[in-house]
Amino acid sequence: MSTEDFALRAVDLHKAFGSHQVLQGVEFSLRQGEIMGVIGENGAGKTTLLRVLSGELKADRGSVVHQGRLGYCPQRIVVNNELTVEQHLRYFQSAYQLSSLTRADELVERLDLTRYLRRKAGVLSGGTKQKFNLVLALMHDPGVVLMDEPYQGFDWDNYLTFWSITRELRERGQSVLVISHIAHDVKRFDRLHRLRAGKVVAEKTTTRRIPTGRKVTS
Ligand SMILES: Nc1ncnc2c1ncn2[C@@H]1O[C@H](COP(=O)(O)OP(=O)(O)OP(=O)(O)O)[C@@H](O)[C@H]1O
Repeated sequence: MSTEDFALRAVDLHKAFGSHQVLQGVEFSLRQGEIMGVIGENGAGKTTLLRVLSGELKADRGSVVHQGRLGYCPQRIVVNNELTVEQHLRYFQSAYQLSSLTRADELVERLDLTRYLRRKAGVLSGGTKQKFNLVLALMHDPGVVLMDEPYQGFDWDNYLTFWSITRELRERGQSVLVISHIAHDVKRFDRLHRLRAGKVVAEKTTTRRIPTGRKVTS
């Protein structure tokens, strides 16, 4: 695979907490414009993997290479409970150095968050907070999006909206990595991998045709 073919590549990632070896040689590539799932049992190390991929946590060994900006949707949203949704958007606009909030506004509308703009983040329900988390991860149009259990707490309509937005990201050439403890709707992923015994292994082969007519297989 040439460097143009992948959006993110993990090479020989190792991470331990004390004597507990969590990642033990994780290797995989996320391709341009694909939706990849990584599943694994509770405690398998999925969140640790995502934290390492995002740069939040330093690996003991190995490297992560990615092209373009990263978007990171952590399992637990990090917000200031005293600031409103709107204030957070302005804060992130400045952090991401965005000239406008056009994409954020679009996502707020799609996820039906407009009525919460003036509410403090601390009073949002779990599902609403999760939707807000998604907006914060996507508002700067990242090339690679890392999501940790992104649809946890979503009702059915929001779950469908989540997948519709994710498919659109793929159409725009953005790459998405979703981690989850269970594989909901495996057909929605282009490829599915499992984190087991500290390594990422292919779980299931799926095939799809991408717009160029090129066939992508695992
Ligand atoms: N900061 C930390 N310090 C010590 N141990 C940790 C730390 N973070 C994670 N661990 C341990 O590493 C292992 C993997 O945890 P991790 O949260 O990555 O698993 P997970 O697959 O995301 O689990 P779940 O599906 O339950 O969310 C667990 O045994 C956990 O207790």
